[in-house]
Amino acid sequence: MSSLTVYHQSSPDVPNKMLTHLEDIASTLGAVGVRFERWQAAAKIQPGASQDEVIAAYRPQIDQLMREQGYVTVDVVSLNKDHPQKDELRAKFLDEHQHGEDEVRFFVAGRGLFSLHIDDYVYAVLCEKNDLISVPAGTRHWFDMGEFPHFVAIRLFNNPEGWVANFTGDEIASRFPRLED
Ligand SMILES: CSCCC(=O)/C(O)=C/O
Ligand SMILES: [Fe+2]
Ligand code: NI
Repeated sequence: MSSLTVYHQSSPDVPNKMLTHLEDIASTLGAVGVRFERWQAAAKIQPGASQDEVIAAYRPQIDQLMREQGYVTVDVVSLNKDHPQKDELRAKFLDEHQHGEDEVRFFVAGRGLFSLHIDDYVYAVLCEKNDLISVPAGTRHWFDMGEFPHFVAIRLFNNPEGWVANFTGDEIASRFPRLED
């Protein structure tokens, strides 16, 4: 079940609120400029599936997002627990960073935990299959796929160079809960 847990940045052990209803999650995130929607990921895709297979299965949804929002490139992160570089890939996203463009992710299988550091709060968003999240450019955040990753996310970019992360150097992420396996 997708969820949103909100913490004050100084209290990683004591959440201020935890939400599981889509409308509550979407409105709380919407109030801080983050788009969160439930789409239909109807095609059966297994974590570990190839990029070409995922893009072909979700071409209509990808085209809709590209048309509506002007995204120019797309790629896929598709991982399962047997991936030989799973630890390195997990580590790549675990520290707080920002991007110069919106972070748009459509989960078509499995799950992952985005933590967004906005003003004095941390919004921990457990994204699952069917969830579309768009985090505005410049938002401080990190992402945990867990020790045993199991997800497929389609990533859309408005920068032709694709994914560029600027790490903030803040160790805040190490104080907050990680994805529970
Ligand atoms: C959910 S896709 C992999 C994570 C990612 O692309 C990112 O930028 C995390 O912050
Ligand atoms: Fe990111
Ligand atoms: Ni699964």
